[in-house]
Amino acid sequence: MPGSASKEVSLKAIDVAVEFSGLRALDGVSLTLSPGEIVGLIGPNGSGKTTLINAITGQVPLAGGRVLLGDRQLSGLAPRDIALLGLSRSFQIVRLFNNMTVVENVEAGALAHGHGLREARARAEALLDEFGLGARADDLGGNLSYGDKRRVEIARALAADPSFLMLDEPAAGMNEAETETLLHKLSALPKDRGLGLLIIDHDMGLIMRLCDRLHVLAFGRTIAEGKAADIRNDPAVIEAYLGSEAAHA
Ligand SMILES: Nc1ncnc2c1ncn2[C@@H]1O[C@H](COP(=O)(O)OP(=O)(O)OP(=O)(O)O)[C@@H](O)[C@H]1O
Repeated sequence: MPGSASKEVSLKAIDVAVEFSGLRALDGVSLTLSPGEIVGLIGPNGSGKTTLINAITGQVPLAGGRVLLGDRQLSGLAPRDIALLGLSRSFQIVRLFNNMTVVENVEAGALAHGHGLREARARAEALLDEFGLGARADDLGGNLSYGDKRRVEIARALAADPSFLMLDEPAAGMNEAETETLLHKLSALPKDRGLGLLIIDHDMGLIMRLCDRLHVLAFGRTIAEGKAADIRNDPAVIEAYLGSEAAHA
């Protein structure tokens, strides 16, 4: 239903646990995302970042805890119903319809949210212009560069007019200039659209410049949260990253 998303309430993951075959991928993680803010979700590989987005958006079941939108319980709802309540996301591995045009891909986001055809097309075209992709509107999704596919995915997520947008490594595979353009685009979203943005990325330069707050995971648990400047010097965070680099050396 268009306009169902309320832009005043917060999204809260409370004490969330997720298990895969008895293995705890998340253990007691609590995170609040409010409209108008950008929160960075960081941590070494395998620390549970994508799993937390999956848990919030209903893609994986919770083994404990709950997710609330205002006072409405999201845990247990199907991903589609959670999306209809105003939560949009992008995926770490881009999921575009390769045989549909770029504008149709973005339109799909608006149609899925209940907008009529004409309104969906208008939204899609406006978003493509906004993301500098207007000239590619009639190209097939599969023919785009990797960076352009990522931007189309963000535009498609925005076509649903979400209250909360969760982006999983949006800058992965982008060059420096593309990342810089994306940074400016993303930093304007919360103010322009009143949405809360949760962003996972391994590009610490991007994360530090973009985010109001950071939430740091390691081995499925929260090890730090707070302002970027404080997190950067947090001994637990430094150790988690150095430890993971040593493990991958
Ligand atoms: N569907 C699944 N089935 C089994 N194990 C899974 C599944 N999804 C994630 N895991 C495991 O859960 C843990 C957390 O994975 P997750 O992908 O959330 O980490 P991440 O922090 O997003 O990592 P990366 O930075 O590498 O993307 C890892 O040990 C991973 O192997």
